Amino acid sequence: MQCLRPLTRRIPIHLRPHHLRAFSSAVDPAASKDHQHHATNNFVKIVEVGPRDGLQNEKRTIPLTTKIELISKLARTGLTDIEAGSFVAPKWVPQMADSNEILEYLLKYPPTSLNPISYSFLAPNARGLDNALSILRSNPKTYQTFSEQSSPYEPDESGISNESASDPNTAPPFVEMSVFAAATESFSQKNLNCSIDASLEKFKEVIVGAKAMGLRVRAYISVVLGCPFEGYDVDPRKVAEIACDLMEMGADEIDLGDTTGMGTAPRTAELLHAMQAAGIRNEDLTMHFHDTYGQALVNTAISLEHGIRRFDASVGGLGGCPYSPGATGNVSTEDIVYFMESLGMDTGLDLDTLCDIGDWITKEIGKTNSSSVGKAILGKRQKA
Ligand SMILES: CC(C)(COP(=O)([O-])OP(=O)([O-])OC[C@H]1O[C@@H](n2cnc3c(N)ncnc32)[C@H](O)[C@@H]1OP(=O)([O-])[O-])[C@@H](O)C(=O)NCCC(=O)NCCSC(=O)C[C@@](C)(O)CC(=O)[O-]
Repeated sequence: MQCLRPLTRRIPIHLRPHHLRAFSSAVDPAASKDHQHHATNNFVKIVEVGPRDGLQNEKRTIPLTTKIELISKLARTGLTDIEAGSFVAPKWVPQMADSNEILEYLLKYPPTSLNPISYSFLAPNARGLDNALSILRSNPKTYQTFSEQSSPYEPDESGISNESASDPNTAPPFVEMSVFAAATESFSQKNLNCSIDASLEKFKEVIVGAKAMGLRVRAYISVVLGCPFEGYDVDPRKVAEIACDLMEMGADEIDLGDTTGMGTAPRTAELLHAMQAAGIRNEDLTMHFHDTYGQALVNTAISLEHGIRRFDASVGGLGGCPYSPGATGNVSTEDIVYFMESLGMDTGLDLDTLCDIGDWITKEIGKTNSSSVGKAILGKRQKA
């Protein structure tokens, strides 16, 4: 299949690393947000997806107060990006039916945080986006958009931004929207009730509408390394083709989802090479590994080696996808932070507090804590 067309946002090859930082900040506001704390290339951004991906599949209704408490606790760990909910059809994913109340709460009472936080919400179609936008419109000046992002977030000539100029405790949060395509037709039908092409048409409306409001857009592609219905053989060139489509629609970031955890090291490397060959920059990619087969950290290492610096994770290893039978949670935030620290990488996150949160939320919703690091640190503390 011939799909790999050049992207308009390629990096000129004569640019050197310090130019690249300035370049990526100029085209990607989130990149400059990262530089508020870390201008080094050993910084790894962890996006916490526990409140959405982690909870969406829970059968027992989780009280709104618990969800808000989870987000508020996470906001105090150094995280800059938290996926907070999902504007999807409640009859499909009932657990996310209170996402409107979550967004409204976050705007009216932004949790105390160490950094300005960007809260993201899924929207599968214009209806989902409209629901989110109507809340934003009813609460003007309670959130920042990336297009109006002010100078404190912009790095200076050295690539380091002026941290003292902004007080994160008083800065309104950012809001982002996420769309979620699938790499196989079967998964698209199960998850979105339509073909890949039809889903892309709907996502275009979401992306264009969100960008018109100045919102940043993440674009997931699910089942990139294995589909519960079509097996391991997912074509990486098809993934790259969908990624190009989404970027050309205006998505700011492509989030590659190993929904089933079927990914292996060689196939992760093959996928990333296909993305590179399609002209998609590492800076535009996030990896989203589920740990069903215990390969999430192996695949994370492969991605790091390839140059990826942004990963999704969920505290306590919460999660699973309603349309991926048997899939377990995301790689846990505690495990990935410990792993990064062991490699000398910097996440800016407070591992001890994350362990407490993983312990608390798993008890709260009656689940086993599936973070190995969380359990080890809590056990060690108890012994001491
Ligand atoms: C896409 C649809 C809506 C199509 O669903 P549909 O049934 O084909 O759509 P429809 O347009 O015929 O609408 C059906 C009903 O839903 C309503 N509706 C329609 N849209 C909305 C909306 N936005 N918000 C609220 N309500 C909505 C609509 O009004 C109607 O209501 P009714 O007339 O029956 O009362 C549906 O399939 C859906 O919501 N799917 C959600 C799937 C989902 O959330 N999956 C989990 C997230 S993806 C994931 O977890 C993977 C990821 C991202 O984490 C990465 C990875 O691990 O790979």
